[in-house]
Amino acid sequence: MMTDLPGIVVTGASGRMGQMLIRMIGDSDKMQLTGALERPGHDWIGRDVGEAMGGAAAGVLVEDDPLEAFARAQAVVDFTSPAATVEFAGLAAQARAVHVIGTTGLAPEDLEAIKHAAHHAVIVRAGNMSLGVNLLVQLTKRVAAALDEEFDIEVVEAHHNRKVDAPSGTALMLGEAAAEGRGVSLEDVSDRGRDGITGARKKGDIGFSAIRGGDVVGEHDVIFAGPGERLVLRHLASDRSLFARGALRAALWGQDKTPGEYDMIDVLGLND
Ligand SMILES: NC(=O)c1ccc[n+]([C@@H]2O[C@H](COP(=O)([O-])OP(=O)(O)OC[C@H]3O[C@@H](n4cnc5c(N)ncnc54)[C@H](O)[C@@H]3O)[C@@H](O)[C@H]2O)c1
Ligand SMILES: O=C(O)C1=N[C@H](C(=O)O)CCC1
Repeated sequence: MMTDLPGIVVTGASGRMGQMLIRMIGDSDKMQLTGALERPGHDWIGRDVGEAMGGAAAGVLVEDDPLEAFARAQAVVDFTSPAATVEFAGLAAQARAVHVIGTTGLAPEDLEAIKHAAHHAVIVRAGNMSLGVNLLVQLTKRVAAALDEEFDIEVVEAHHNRKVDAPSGTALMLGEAAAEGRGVSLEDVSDRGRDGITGARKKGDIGFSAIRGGDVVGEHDVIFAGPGERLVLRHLASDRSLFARGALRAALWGQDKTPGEYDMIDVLGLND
């Protein structure tokens, strides 16, 4: 049954995050599910999304036409793939719906397209929607600003064996924060994928390592390794609901904002 509550479309409805979001919206008294999207050809298309998830009917059929679904909604919550997210950014802007982007692995040209779409609508994008990680971003920036290049910075992350991108979106957020704290550009100091005779570590570099295995939800360490001591800032996620909760909070937060690109630091009011 449709009510006056803000309508949310979930893209990637059958995905790990998609299903988590749909369950959480179903339990909420602040929003309603008005659309569930999957990629063309997916075997959930045309089925009730609640039933496809193995539960009670939700009264929303899974569809593959984004524009029609977005036109009926106040927000689009999107955890899919870079190509899909770029397409959705243009269409959500056309529909003037808030676009919450959790998708990671976005290339520089994808980010440009998203920036362009944000001229016309509110976009909230973050490689990690959890409160803890966004606090860790702030802490990382502060610690990096306080310590000089005698401290080598390494970001180490672990995720489940289905993850397709590396470094994780979170690792890149943490690397960006460390670079900002140091007053350098991450592009100039990023050191990824060491293998073979790499030579000694370059002073000032920010290193990234990725572990993939099992069902790890997401773990991140920022290591500051100095002479005689090592400082480790760590976040451990044990449940995807924390990402979904953050994304839905962002969808509501964005309703009265002016067009532009925002992040979870804005949503959570963590700006210093
Ligand atoms: N920002 C965060 O807090 C956060 C948290 C978890 C995951 N993620 C990111 O979200 C993304 C999805 O993660 P996941 O674990 O749910 O992946 P997943 O593979 O389980 O789900 C992705 C879903 O998107 C669907 N999809 C792909 N193209 C589509 C299209 N054109 N239209 C509609 N649906 C489409 C796929 O069919 C799939 O069901 C990844 O990039 C991941 O890194 C971000
Ligand atoms: O499961 C994933 O994929 C996750 N992706 C985000 C990232 O790339 O950092 C957030 C954690 C989970």
